[in-house]
Amino acid sequence: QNTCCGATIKKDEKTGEIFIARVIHGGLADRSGLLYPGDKLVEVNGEPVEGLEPVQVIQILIHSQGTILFKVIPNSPQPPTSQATLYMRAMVDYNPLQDPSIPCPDAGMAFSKGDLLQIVDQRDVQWWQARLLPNTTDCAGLVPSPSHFKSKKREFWWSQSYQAHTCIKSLFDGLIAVRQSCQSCNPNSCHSASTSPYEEVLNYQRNRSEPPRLIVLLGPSGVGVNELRRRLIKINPNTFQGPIPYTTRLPRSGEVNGREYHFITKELFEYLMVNHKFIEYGEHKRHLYGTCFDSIKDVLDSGKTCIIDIEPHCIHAVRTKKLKPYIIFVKPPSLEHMKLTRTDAKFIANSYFKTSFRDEDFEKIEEAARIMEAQYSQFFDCVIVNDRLQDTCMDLFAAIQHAQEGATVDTSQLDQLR
Ligand SMILES: Nc1ncnc2c1ncn2[C@@H]1O[C@H](COP(=O)(O)OP(=O)(O)OP(=O)(O)O)[C@@H](O)[C@H]1O
Repeated sequence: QNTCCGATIKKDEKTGEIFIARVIHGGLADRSGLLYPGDKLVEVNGEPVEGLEPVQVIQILIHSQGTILFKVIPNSPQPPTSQATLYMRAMVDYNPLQDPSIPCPDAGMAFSKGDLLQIVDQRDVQWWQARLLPNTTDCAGLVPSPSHFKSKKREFWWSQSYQAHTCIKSLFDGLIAVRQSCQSCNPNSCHSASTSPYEEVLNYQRNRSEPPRLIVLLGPSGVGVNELRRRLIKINPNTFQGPIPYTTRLPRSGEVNGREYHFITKELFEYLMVNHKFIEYGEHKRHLYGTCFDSIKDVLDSGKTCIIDIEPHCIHAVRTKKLKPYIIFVKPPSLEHMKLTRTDAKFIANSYFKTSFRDEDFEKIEEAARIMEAQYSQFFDCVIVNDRLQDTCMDLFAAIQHAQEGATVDTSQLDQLR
């Protein structure tokens, strides 16, 4: 197929006839209202096109000046054009120029993971038409339908040698200890992103009577996620709260059960573990620690905004319809800025000791952030660079307010496309 004036044309190989294959939404042909899929193209500017190749028809068009005259035999009756507009978030990168299966690369639309697409035409089972938000006035482009993606993926899978799953590890041992595992993968929320190229999203405006959305912070170890979470809660304790974690260790003096931690037995902890009650859990100095879904619910039910920080591989566990998480990626500034701003900062190394950052630690943070973004950016609703702490807190506060009050197009998933 080739494009001409916002439509793609194709040749019937048996008869040699040229047909309109599809009309691109918002393109010239669409706006004219005169061309429809299935119309037979007879002449272009007086020249008969039957028997020509589509590229030759395009050549006639390229060399035409002024008004272009098409003679067509309409395909009747016209299929109904009214269909609901869908909004999708891309879970993969796509470049039509690198896709040999696209019928017309010129009409294709490139997109990246995390982009929001307005799907304007799904009549073709293989190729949808979409616009890239927020530019809804732009001409639509062809994008592969989920079923086309799946069939391509199958081909790809057969032709590839096995590759082990890449896993991002916490850079600093201190954190591995308490967050080493996330086996709580909730059966209701286990993601299907690996099989679905898009995820349906809806315009979300929070009703005041609804509980606030869960705010999820994530970033490479050492970037400052804890510091930011702590500051937000300290500055606005009536608005923000963290979930109370569970632990099997004994309370220290001054600690109250249900305030700092829920102190529970190892047996109860293991019972909660096997029943998928934890978002994440792990062991630290031979004690178990974990964050329960129920603790989040308690905070949200009290009307406060619950802020948690998680390891990225636990994203799927919190992406539920109920929690409607707003996921904020905390990104490091440039190496130069990290060195400038972290002169007094300390991080936990080797599980026990707090130590100052060295240049190689900043490099590790930068590298871990790069890997995280490459692997998970499709789930980020917002990216905040943690440069100057004060400014980051303000940016974070503004982002959270925006999330709670309702975004124009909410990028939090509501249900996975299965
Ligand atoms: N923007 C910033 N400017 C200066 N110091 C910062 C900034 N952000 C964080 N810090 C400091 O960096 C250190 C590490 O921060 P923090 O403990 O919050 O990291 P983290 O991302 O939670 O890492 P981990 O998950 O390993 O605990 C702390 O001393 C914190 O005060």
